[in-house]
Amino acid sequence: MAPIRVVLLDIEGTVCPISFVKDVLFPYALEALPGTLKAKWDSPEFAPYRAAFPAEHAGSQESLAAHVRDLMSKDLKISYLKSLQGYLWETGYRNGELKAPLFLDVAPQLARWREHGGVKVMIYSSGSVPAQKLLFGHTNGEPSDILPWLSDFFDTVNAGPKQEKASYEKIAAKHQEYPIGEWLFLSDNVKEVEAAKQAGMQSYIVDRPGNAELPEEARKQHRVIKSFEEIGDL
Ligand SMILES: CSCCC(=O)C(=O)COP(=O)(O)O
Ligand SMILES: [Mg+2]
Repeated sequence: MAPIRVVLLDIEGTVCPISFVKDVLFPYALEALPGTLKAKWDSPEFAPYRAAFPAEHAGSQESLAAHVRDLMSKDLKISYLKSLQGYLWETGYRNGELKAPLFLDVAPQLARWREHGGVKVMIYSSGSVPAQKLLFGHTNGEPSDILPWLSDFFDTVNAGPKQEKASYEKIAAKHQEYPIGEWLFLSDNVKEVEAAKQAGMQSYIVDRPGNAELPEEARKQHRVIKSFEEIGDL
């Protein structure tokens, strides 16, 4: 195996619990939605979020809100929804109501990889890049803001769908100084891990408390870790 020089991280179910997204972030967004639509509907600031929605759902506040509720009830990872969610969470992160509960091994291991191994850490999540930056800028650790530790951010807009091999090729192509075999992608999602491996990255499944049970087949075919500490120094 080639040495690992870039660690590419998924977020939900990998660095923070799925319950933070489902039970904290989603309810916050749904609560903030009607007031935000009322206050910002015609504002230039809100225009790109509204314009990104399909026309049949963007005609009125009620129809956009109903569409958002429907998509979120199904946890659909559609780019225009993820982008709006980031916008809705911004106030909560900035006023201290939202803090991302990273698993305890995450920040110390990121610090070690960066300081001792010179390994680059990057993010690839279905959450929008602005939402990723809010999350890592407002964690419940010390320091709370670990954004300076992260070298780049990818989402379904700038990289593509997470279950497609081409998205991982595109990410690696942006940083050609690191051959694709020297990347390690960590995710809770088996199909994402398989796509990354097809592209030539190394990739492990991360099995965290609260994640869906892994099929036995996935355990046979992929390395499964419970904590970043299992990877150790790189
Ligand atoms: C960073 S935004 C919060 C998480 C989120 O909305 C999401 O869809 C995370 O999906 P992931 O690809 O990180 O599992
Ligand atoms: Mg995930």
